[in-house]
Amino acid sequence: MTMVFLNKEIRDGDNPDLTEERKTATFDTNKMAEVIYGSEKLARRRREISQAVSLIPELADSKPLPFLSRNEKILESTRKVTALNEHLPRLINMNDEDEAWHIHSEVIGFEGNPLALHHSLFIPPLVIQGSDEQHEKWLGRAKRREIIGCYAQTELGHGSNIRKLETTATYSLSTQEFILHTPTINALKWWPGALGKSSNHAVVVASLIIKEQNYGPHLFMVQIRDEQSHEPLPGIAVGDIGPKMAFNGADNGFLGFNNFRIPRGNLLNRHCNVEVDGTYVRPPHDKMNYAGMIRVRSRMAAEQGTFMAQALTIAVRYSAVRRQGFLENKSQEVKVLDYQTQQHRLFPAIARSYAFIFCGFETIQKYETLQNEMNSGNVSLMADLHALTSGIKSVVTYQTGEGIEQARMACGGHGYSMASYISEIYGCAIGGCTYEGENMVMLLQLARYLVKSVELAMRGKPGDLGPMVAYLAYPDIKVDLVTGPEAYVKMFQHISKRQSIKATEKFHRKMESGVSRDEAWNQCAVELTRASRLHTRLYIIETFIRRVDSIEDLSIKMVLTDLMNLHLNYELLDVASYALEDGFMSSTQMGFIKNQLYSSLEKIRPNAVSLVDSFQFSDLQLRSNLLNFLFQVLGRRDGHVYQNLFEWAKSSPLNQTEVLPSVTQYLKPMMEKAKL
Ligand SMILES: CCCCCCCC/C=C\CCCCCCCCCCCCCC(=O)SCCNC(=O)CCNC(=O)[C@H](O)C(C)(C)COP(=O)(O)OP(=O)(O)OC[C@H]1O[C@@H](n2cnc3c(N)ncnc32)[C@H](O)[C@@H]1OP(=O)(O)O
Ligand SMILES: Cc1cc2nc3c(=O)[nH]c(=O)nc-3n(C[C@H](O)[C@H](O)[C@H](O)COP(=O)(O)OP(=O)(O)OC[C@H]3O[C@@H](n4cnc5c(N)ncnc54)[C@H](O)[C@@H]3O)c2cc1C
Repeated sequence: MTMVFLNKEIRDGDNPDLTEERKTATFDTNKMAEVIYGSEKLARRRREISQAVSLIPELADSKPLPFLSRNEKILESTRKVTALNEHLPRLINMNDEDEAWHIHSEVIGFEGNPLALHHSLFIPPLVIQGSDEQHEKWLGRAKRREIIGCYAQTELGHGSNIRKLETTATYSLSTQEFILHTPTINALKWWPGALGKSSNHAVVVASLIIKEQNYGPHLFMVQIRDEQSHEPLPGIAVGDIGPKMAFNGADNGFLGFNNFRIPRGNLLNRHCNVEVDGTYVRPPHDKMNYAGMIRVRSRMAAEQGTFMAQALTIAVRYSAVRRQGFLENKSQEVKVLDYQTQQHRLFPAIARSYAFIFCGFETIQKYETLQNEMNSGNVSLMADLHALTSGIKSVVTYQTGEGIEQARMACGGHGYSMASYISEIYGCAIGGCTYEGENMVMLLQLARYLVKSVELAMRGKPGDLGPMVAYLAYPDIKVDLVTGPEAYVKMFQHISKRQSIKATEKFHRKMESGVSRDEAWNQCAVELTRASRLHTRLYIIETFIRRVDSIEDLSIKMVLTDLMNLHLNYELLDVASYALEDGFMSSTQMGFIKNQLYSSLEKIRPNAVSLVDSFQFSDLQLRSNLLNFLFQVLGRRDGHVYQNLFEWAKSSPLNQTEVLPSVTQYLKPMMEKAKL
């Protein structure tokens, strides 16, 4: 029987400890889901899609994934994604990217699949950089999945510094073709997802050479495998790069060209071109060819916030059913979620998940505005969004890694088991610190922007500062934190501004002392990355406040205000030394922040389970129902952890036989020998 209490689903048969948690919530989880996912429609569609998927057996895992070999994982992810392909048009609106992401996450999980990059990195650059004619030629085929593609930019020797990519595309005037070539081993493309064994096309990034002049990285559509036999085309060497920390259901690959020819029309030429006679037509922005990377980075805050939310759903539910130790009542052990240390481990991370998702929606919208502007030839927004997304991708990936690792440790020993599945989520999320621009490199990109902005402010031109950095010119007026969120923002602005100015001044002093610009930059790099992190954290705080301000439902607004206050106090405490250093914050204020933080933990405690329930991850999505061969045991919605952990252990392939060959071949002879 199911009883609906404030629209929170209370089910008979669930672990009573979890049921009790769901009853204490002060808000409606369906309403919260609408806030998280931005609309009633999307939140509802997600539930409908999850429900529909759960009724199609072939979309479920056929075996517990952690027990599979790499080949089996790739076979399984490919089976599921192709089975899904058959059902997609019936289950989702094919033009709705959010629905598509949701259903793929339900069916595929975290381990990657041969079509993930097709949709996130092959089709988008084709859309952004391809002309109408090129869309006509490839886009429909790609969308129908007649061809499978990937994005091949990184090389064995270069990833961060794309200006130094060694793969060349030399224009041949006589044949009007580009000749793709890999001059050295270092120039092999290395890492692209789905390249190794699955793709038959790639968007390849290569240095464009015309009449011996290098025009830098450009994007080319390249067919790499025969469409019938799937064999590599002559002149192409391609394969898998081996097992990785995660994403082992995907085939990240290498790719080399031996003077491989493609037609002139394969340069993606919406914004730039090479004419028949070799004349180069410049794009409207120098870095136009990097626009696809801004797109991916703009989506990372929401994506990473979701990864962290998944790990936290597991850890918080488990913490509500795990009883160990005593507080006042010595007749019953307490839920570990009642320990302040456990709350301090998990609740700030819940707040960050919400913050990242809210911030993510804003950056996705900003990217959409940029894309529309770019289509009409206006590239003026590119620099700002490049700087912003460079910082956001770096901060959220790092903090998501921290949050997921805390979630794992919060589950004690069982967190270390693959039965928690948290290590797989961690491996998947933490890749984000590296892919789409290594974090330090991207923080230094934002730092360039901050230094230029500080220089403008110093030159007395605050009017030239964009809205994102206007605070760099604000006067320092002390604030009273008791007055609320705005005061926290002002305190953070002071901290961020001061660090940006300090780093810029240090950089200037180095140069004045005769050190070259590049060397001076390097000698200030740690301080510069600190400035970038602070600026980004301030931005995330501001988006959180904006989102909470916009909410009308009172019960939702109240609990989100608690979460936001926790976030404000946690973030400020974390960077307080910057403000204590110059006396902008007093030790009394520091004490106030700590007390506010502890009181926020107490306020959130009764809503903790419902705050993670509100993400509405299905058991399928979290891989947490052993009956369907799913296996993540700790975060099951029904909370029945222990009996399912035992089932999990019993299902281990090692337990399918009592005596293993390792014993008969090695241990037994050793023991026998010892007896002699
Ligand atoms: C039916 C639909 C189905 C949908 C199916 C969905 C499937 C979903 C399935 C499952 C869900 C599971 C979820 C799984 C999610 C995880 C997926 C994993 C995906 C992994 C993808 C990874 C992809 C990659 O990594 S691709 C490679 C990325 N590489 C990089 O990012 C390289 C980083 N380097 C650079 O970007 C550049 O080198 C640089 C920016 C660091 C430097 O470039 P440069 O040298 O050319 O420039 P300068 O430093 O000299 O700067 C000069 C100047 O330019 C400005 N600049 C630089 N970049 C930009 C820019 N992009 N835009 C604007 N301006 C830019 C810079 O600021 C400088 O300006 P100044 O004014 O200061 O001069
Ligand atoms: C899971 C995963 C999926 C990927 N998928 C794809 C894909 O689909 N397509 C694709 O093309 N690529 C892909 N990549 C590659 C990825 O984009 C690169 O690995 C990434 O851009 C980092 O570049 P790198 O490996 O050259 O690191 P490096 O630049 O060699 O970094 C090594 C160290 O050097 C430091 N460093 C480098 N330059 C600087 C600098 N200027 N200043 C200060 N420090 C510096 C870095 O901070 C880092 O600590 C993927 C990578 C991963 C992990």
